[in-house]
Amino acid sequence: MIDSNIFEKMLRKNRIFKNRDVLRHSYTPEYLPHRKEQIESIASILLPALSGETPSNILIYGKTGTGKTATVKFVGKQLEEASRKMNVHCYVHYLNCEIIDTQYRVLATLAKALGRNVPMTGWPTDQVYEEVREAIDGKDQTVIIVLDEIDKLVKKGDDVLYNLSRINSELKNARVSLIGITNDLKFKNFLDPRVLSSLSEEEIVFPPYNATQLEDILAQRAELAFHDGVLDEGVIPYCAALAAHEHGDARKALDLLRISAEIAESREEEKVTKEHVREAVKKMERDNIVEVVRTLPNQSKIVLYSMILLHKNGKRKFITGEVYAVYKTLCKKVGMDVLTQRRVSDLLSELDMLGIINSIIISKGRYGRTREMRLDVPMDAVKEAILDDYRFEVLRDYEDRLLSSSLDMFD
Ligand SMILES: Nc1ncnc2c1ncn2[C@@H]1O[C@H](COP(=O)(O)OP(=O)(O)OP(=O)(O)O)[C@@H](O)[C@H]1O
Repeated sequence: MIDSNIFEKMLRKNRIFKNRDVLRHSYTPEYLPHRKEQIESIASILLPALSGETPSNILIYGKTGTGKTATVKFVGKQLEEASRKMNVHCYVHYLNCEIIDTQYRVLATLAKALGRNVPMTGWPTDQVYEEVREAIDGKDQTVIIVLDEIDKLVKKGDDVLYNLSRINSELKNARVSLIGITNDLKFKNFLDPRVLSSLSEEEIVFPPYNATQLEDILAQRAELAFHDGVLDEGVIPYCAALAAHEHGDARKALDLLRISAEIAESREEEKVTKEHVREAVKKMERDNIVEVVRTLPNQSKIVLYSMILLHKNGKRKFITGEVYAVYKTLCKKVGMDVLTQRRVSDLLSELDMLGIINSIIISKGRYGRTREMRLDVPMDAVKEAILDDYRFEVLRDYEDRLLSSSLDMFD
C-alpha cells in the first residue's frame, strides 16, 4: 500500500489541539476573567480622553503573569474602538521597554508610529523629541503611551520619562497620557521624584490569581485551544493549583497546560492527563536550570562540570577538595586560569544559592568544618549546556581519560 501524504498523516494524528496559538504568550484574549475591577478602574481614568480632556497618568504594578499587559491592551483596544465610533481622535501606543530600552529608541519608535520618518540611530535626541512633539500636536488628539516594563528604562538612567511627563505643557492642540507597567516596585526608588509624582497620579495594583481564578482563565482558553473531551477532568485544576502555588502566575499556568498537551501530542496519545502535567513540570524545571547554566560565568561552568564528572564516576557526595582537584585538571585542558580553592569555594556557594547543587556544612570537630555537596540537576541536559560553548568542546574528547586519570587520587 502506498503511504498517504505525510502532512495528511500528521494532521490525522493531531487530535489534541484545535488552535494552539491561543495558548501562546502573544495572544490577547477577547475576555479577561477576574480583571473586571482593574479594567473598570483603568477605563474610568482614561474616559476623559473621549471628551478631549487629558487623562491622569497611571502606574500599574503587580507580580509577573497577573494580566497587567493583557488588561492594558484590552482597555486600549476598547478605547480606540469607542473613539472611532464617536469620531474623536484617541490613539494608544504600546512600547515594551525591555526591547525599546533607551531614550532614543523610545522617541524614535514613537515618532515612527506617529508617521514620522526618523532613523533608529544617529539623530540628536532633541531633534527626535521635537519630531514626536510636532507629530502629536499636529491635530486635536489624545495619545496614550504605554510603557511596559518601565523599570528597564529607569535602570538605564534615561530621562525620557522626565521629558514625556512634561510634554503636555508644550502642546497646544493635543494631550498625552502615560501608562507605566512594572513588576519591580523597587524601581520607584531610582525615579526622579518629579517623574514619580507625575507618573503615579493614579496607581493600580494587580493581585496574584488564586487557584480558582486560574482555573477559570485556563478553562476559557482551553475551550478555544483543544478539541472536545481531550483534557482529562483533573488537568485544569492541577495546572491551576501548581501555578497558584507559585505566585498566581497565569502565564505559568498557560505554559503548563500547553506543554502538557504537547507531550501528549508527541506521544500520539488521545487525552491529556495529570501524568502529562507532572512531566511538563519536570520539563519546565529542566529548561529553567539549563537556561541558568548557560548564563553562568566560565569558571562556574568548569566547577559544575567537575562535579558532573565526579558524579559520572559514581560519586554521589563530594567535598570541596575533590571538586577542586578535578577543576584544576579541566582548567588546564581548556587553557583557563586556575583560581584558588578559596575562590572556587565561593563559586560553589553561588551554585548552591542558584539551587544547582545541594550542600550541607559538616562539622569535623577539631578538624574544622567542611562542605558536603550533591548535584541536583538533570545531568545530561546540564552537561550539554556547558559543552555547547565552543571553548569547552575539547572536554568532550577528554571526558573518559579525565575520569580515569584525575579521579585516581581519591581512591
Ligand atoms: N484574566 C485573564 N484572563 C485570561 N488570560 C489572562 C488573564 N490574565 C493573564 N492572562 C494571560 O496570561 C499571560 C500573562 O499575562 P500578562 O502578560 O498580561 O501578565 P503581566 O502581568 O503583564 O506579566 P509580566 O509582568 O511578566 O509582563 C498572557 O498570556 C495573558 O493573556
